Amino acid sequence: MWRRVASLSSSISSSFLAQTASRLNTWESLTTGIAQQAKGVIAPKEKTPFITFVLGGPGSGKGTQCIKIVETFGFAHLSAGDLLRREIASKSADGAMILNTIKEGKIVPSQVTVKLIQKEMELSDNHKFLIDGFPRTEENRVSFERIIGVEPNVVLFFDCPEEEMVKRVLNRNEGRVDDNLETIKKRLTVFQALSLPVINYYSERGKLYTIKAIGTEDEIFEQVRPIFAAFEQTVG
Ligand SMILES: Nc1ncnc2c1ncn2[C@@H]1O[C@H](COP(=O)(O)OP(=O)(O)O)[C@@H](O)[C@H]1O
Ligand SMILES: Nc1ccn([C@H]2C[C@H](O)[C@@H](COP(=O)(O)OP(=O)(O)O)O2)c(=O)n1
Ligand SMILES: [Mg+2]
Repeated sequence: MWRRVASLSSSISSSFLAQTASRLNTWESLTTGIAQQAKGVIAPKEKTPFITFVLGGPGSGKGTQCIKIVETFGFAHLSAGDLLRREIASKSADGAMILNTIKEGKIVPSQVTVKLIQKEMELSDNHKFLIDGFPRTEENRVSFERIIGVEPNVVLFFDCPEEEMVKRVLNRNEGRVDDNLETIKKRLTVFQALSLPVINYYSERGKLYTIKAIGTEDEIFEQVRPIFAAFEQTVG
């Protein structure tokens, strides 16, 4: 039985009106894009967003499988980690805090991450989203629902033994500050304590699809393919 932790009290303090406006803005741009269409910024969106959260420990293969899902089913791949690393590279106001947080194997404050995801969703001309590596905490989950105003349609969980995750991360060779033995150990502790309860939450709501993330990339994708094939007719 997965250990539960007291759900993180949300550190988000923003007025109800501001949040409602944020959600209406996101929903409007996700579904109709009337304002943007008027400005000629993006094409109108007639389709209801289809949101998949892609979860699993560090090195479980989330990013690798997202590439295959994009190639096969035409989703937009939003990697929370990549968005955060882009903030670091841009030397934005939050960049230094994000870098230190990632180096420590900890989780960045949800308001920061959710706003980055929200902006990407609003700018995308796709209605099908893979949100990779998110939510990693109860606070992430609650903040997404509060700010974006929708719940996921599907939650994937790539279930991988810890020793395999460590081996893969140490061989990843992407020059990441968090791909070292000391940090991966901290990240695995965070995953157990804070991320598994979120996975459990979606399991209890019947939205979770658990994939055994051992074997070749193609073997693993053959577990993923039927999940999205089943939705293709309705999602488009
Ligand atoms: N099935 C697999 N078998 C072996 N190595 C894998 C497999 N899937 C991914 N990898 C490799 O493991 C590392 C971590 O994969 P990645 O997709 O980045 O995982 P995550 O996004 O969950 O951290 C990468 O170097 C990737 O090429
Ligand atoms: N929802 C998220 C996602 C990632 N982060 C931070 C903390 C994570 O260890 C790093 C890297 O995330 P990323 O998903 O790229 O990591 P892996 O691909 O699982 O190795 O970013 C976060 O704070 N909140
Ligand atoms: Mg990844």
